[in-house]
Amino acid sequence: MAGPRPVVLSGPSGAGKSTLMKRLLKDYEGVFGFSVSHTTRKPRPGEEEGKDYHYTTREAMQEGIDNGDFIENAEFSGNLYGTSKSAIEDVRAQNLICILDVDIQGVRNIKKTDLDPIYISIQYVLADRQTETEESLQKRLEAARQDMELSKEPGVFDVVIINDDLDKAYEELTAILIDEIKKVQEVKS
Ligand SMILES: Nc1ncnc2c1ncn2[C@@H]1O[C@H](COP(=O)(O)OP(=O)(O)OP(=O)(O)O)[C@@H](O)[C@H]1O
Ligand SMILES: Nc1nc2c(ncn2[C@@H]2O[C@H](COP(=O)(O)O)[C@@H](O)[C@H]2O)c(=O)[nH]1
Repeated sequence: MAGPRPVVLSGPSGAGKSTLMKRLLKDYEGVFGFSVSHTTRKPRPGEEEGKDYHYTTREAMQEGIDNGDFIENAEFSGNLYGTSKSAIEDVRAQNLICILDVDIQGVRNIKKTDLDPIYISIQYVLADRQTETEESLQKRLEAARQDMELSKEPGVFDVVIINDDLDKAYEELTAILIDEIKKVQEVKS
């Protein structure tokens, strides 16, 4: 595919992926664009349809998956999540670096496509997100344990960033992406 290389951010739930990504989108306006995923989970307070996710039903999403509308999809913590082809095309049509926020299953499935992104794992330090139920939190903790193990496997990620200090993690992230950022800025200047 033509254009700047996309970026896949992965890592356990609550590791800080959205926080780091929102900072990138704000600091480098006109450089990055977010691939808005579909999900069957309910919106959290403050989340917006079309900005954070496309919120949908399991039936509608399954139909889209069956139609081949998604480049990857996964079941996570009792809900479906997926990246539609159009979510990526929308960003790439603007010649922006497409950022995808996906779980480890998404990473594995994207590796089977021709997307060729930079794979970055964000690892943490679990923050207590007040919006999760006890059951959801337990499922997310189990997924996090598996994610941490898989992120250590050689060749899965290009880089693993430990987000124990937000500013330091953000500096590491921008340092990894600076060549791609410059390419987009040069084309636009
Ligand atoms: N380095 C850090 N130190 C302390 N708190 C942090 C740090 N990074 C992020 N946080 C906080 O941790 C919480 C979870 O972060 P965030 O929503 O970015 O995680 P996430 O990886 O995107 O989670 P999910 O994949 O479930 O959407 C937020 O409240 C955020 O403000
Ligand atoms: N495989 C995919 N995983 C996705 C996608 N969008 C988000 N995610 C991952 O789901 C969990 C939970 O997210 P949350 O917003 O409910 O906390 C997290 O690991 C995300 O990275 C997707 O399109 N495909």
